[in-house]
Amino acid sequence: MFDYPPVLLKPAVFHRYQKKAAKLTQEFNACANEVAQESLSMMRTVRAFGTEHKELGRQYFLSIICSYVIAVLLGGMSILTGHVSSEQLLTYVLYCEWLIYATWRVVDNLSSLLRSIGASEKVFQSMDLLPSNQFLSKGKQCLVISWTGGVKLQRLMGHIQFVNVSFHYPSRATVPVLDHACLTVEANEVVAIVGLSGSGKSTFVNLLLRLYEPISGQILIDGFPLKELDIRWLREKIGFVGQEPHLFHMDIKSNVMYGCPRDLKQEDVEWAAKQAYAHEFILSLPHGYETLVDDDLLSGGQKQRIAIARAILRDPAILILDEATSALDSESEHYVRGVLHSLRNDNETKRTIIIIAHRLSTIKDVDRIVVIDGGQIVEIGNHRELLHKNGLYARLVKAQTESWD
Ligand SMILES: Nc1ncnc2c1ncn2[C@@H]1O[C@H](COP(=O)(O)OP(=O)(O)OP(=O)(O)O)[C@@H](O)[C@H]1O
Repeated sequence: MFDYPPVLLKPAVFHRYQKKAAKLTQEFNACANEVAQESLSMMRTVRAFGTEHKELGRQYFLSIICSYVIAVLLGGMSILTGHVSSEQLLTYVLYCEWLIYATWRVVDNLSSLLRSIGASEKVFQSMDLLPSNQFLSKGKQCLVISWTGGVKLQRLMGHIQFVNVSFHYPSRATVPVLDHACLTVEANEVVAIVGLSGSGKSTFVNLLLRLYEPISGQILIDGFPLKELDIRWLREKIGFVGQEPHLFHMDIKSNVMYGCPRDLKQEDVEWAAKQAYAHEFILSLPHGYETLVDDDLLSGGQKQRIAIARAILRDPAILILDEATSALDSESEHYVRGVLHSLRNDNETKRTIIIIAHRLSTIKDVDRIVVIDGGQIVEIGNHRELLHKNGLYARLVKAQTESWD
């Protein structure tokens, strides 16, 4: 803090202001933190659903409107004070529009150009192949090399492998988060990842969504290195419900349809909402599916169920629920267990599911439970096997059961 300036203020007054300043700084920091968390959650949703382009378009539209409003306000004041004529203001606004549009096109084309340069190596490789080789055959899979150079599989089965994966976050290079982690998840298997807070559970998901690259080791999807797959295509095949699902300021229907690449009808949206046990409460809202989502409209559990409906609607080969049940009340948790159960047992909707849950009661019935401690996998097995082993999982279950009693 500042030193006491003897001439300007009395000590008591100075200390009162000093305290106020400290309090204001604290409040500002808390507010900035909240905004940062919210933006992070939104960015994660946008990246996981591959809708960066659409969001950029919306921001572009917003910035044009803002600049019009500012130009008209300032220009109007200048006309009133006689600094400019109305013709000059009109010309200025038209030039501004032209300039913003031209800048946007340049930036947009530049980013496409940079992406193309990055991908050109693989494009040239694929140009060297004979036409029939561009549909490579590996095992029973048929591959297509997309224009960005990434590989698209004909069908994603949902087999996941982490081979000796080590990782630390770029901002904390000295703190290892995953240490030579090895894990295989079979196609259509339901696997839960559990562990103490900060043990590295969400990091597995971040790496699987390719939000970060491993420092060493490899992640394979259906036997193909993750970094060789077309990431946009892959994210379309992965349904993701994050810790704090982000809902956009638009109606419920658009929120459920968000990022879904195929054409959808109202029946499809309702089907997904029913699967996620969200249909009933949506109908009870003032305008049903057309109700606009704002901050106070929905509880944490209701937001989760809309996010689950959004994920199910994409019919993903891999469904990731990151602590999807942590914000749910017991009743909603019961519904989500029902969703998991039906997705798992219905041959039509079977898929690989990875669930990270703090409430261990939710994941009792999954095929396998992976226990992580300090970035290392310390136990793998089903609920009964792990209880019998009497290790970390058994201790976590015991601690939770005691706290529920
Ligand atoms: N973006 C980030 N930058 C730097 N460090 C991070 C970041 N995200 C997580 N960490 C750190 O990495 C470690 C593992 O975090 P992770 O979120 O994977 O744990 P977790 O088991 O999912 O925790 P929780 O159950 O509390 O969500 C923690 O020490 C955490 O502080």
